[in-house]
Amino acid sequence: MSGSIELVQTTKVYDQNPVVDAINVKVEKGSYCCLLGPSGCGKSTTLRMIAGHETVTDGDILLNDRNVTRLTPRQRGTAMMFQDYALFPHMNCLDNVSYGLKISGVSKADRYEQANEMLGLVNMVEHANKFPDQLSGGQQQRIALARALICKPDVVLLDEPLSALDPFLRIQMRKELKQLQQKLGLTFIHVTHSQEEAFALADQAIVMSGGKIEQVGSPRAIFESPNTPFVANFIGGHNVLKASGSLAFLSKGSGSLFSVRADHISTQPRSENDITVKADVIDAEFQAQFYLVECVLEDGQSITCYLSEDTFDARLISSGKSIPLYWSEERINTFRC
Ligand SMILES: Nc1ncnc2c1ncn2[C@@H]1O[C@H](COP(=O)(O)OP(=O)(O)OP(=O)(O)O)[C@@H](O)[C@H]1O
Repeated sequence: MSGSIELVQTTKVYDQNPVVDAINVKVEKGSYCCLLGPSGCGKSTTLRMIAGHETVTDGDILLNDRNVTRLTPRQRGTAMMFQDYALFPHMNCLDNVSYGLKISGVSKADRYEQANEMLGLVNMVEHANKFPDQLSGGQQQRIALARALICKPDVVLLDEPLSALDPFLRIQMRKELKQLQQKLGLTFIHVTHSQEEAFALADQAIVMSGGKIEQVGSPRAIFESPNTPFVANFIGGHNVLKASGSLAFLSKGSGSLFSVRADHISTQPRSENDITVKADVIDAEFQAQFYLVECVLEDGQSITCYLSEDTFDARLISSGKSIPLYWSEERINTFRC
């Protein structure tokens, strides 16, 4: 396995505006890494700098401990798969996939042999002679992936690869991406604004905001312990609360914030030491496996909890109703930054 990536103080400035601001992070070889964050946070710029499609204003990019900052995309050992797949419309699948070898001067027989092998890898052999407009979105994505893999990169860079697919296909294709990455043992760096997608795929997730890294870790570690109020809000399923009003006793200084997961809040105490607050129900949404219940605390703060169908029915939850909410103090997440 190869393909470790290290960003060292990596910076991109556009019009005096640092859109990627001196970030430092290491991606282990053979891992599936997701760059996650809201629109405009700098994730695509970061990916493009790794690919060599964007110059680096300051700092370095190391690939397998080799400084590649000033190398061209083809010299780096990375391959990029674009959001719209960027397939050549006038070429059939075989020619699309073998294109990278053609421009490297590989003979027709050799490049077709390797392209057929790649088509086999993505289960597209029988579509070799079709043109992109004869393929479904998922099939186009497989061809784009085969085309990215043909030059045997160490690192595969994917910019929102699933965003053009419908929700059902998106889930199927993300499984295929993960299986392929595991089978090949390559490093994948996948840009997404979807927390669900990143959590389903990533060994390592990097959460970005405003050109900076907010948190790096496994999806589970990030979900269990978000570093900042931004991360807690962005990944969802967390309440960011101020230690004020009936929660003032939890304050660790002025403006003290903490988070508690919506699925860790219940309407029944689990122990006599549980924190308890009075809440008024504002709204409830049926979410199939649970009800998402939005409430407001006495001091006006919003709080959301996930209640089971049974609890929802037993408590006769409805808008305007006052209910007690409980959670264990151990469930409180204190922000590190
Ligand atoms: N070529 C450019 N010139 C000037 N500003 C740019 C350029 N490319 C990107 N930006 C700005 O840099 C910031 C980061 O853009 P980037 O595309 O990296 O964000 P992103 O997180 O990938 O967003 P999205 O999910 O919308 O693609 C944005 O504010 C964007 O407007």
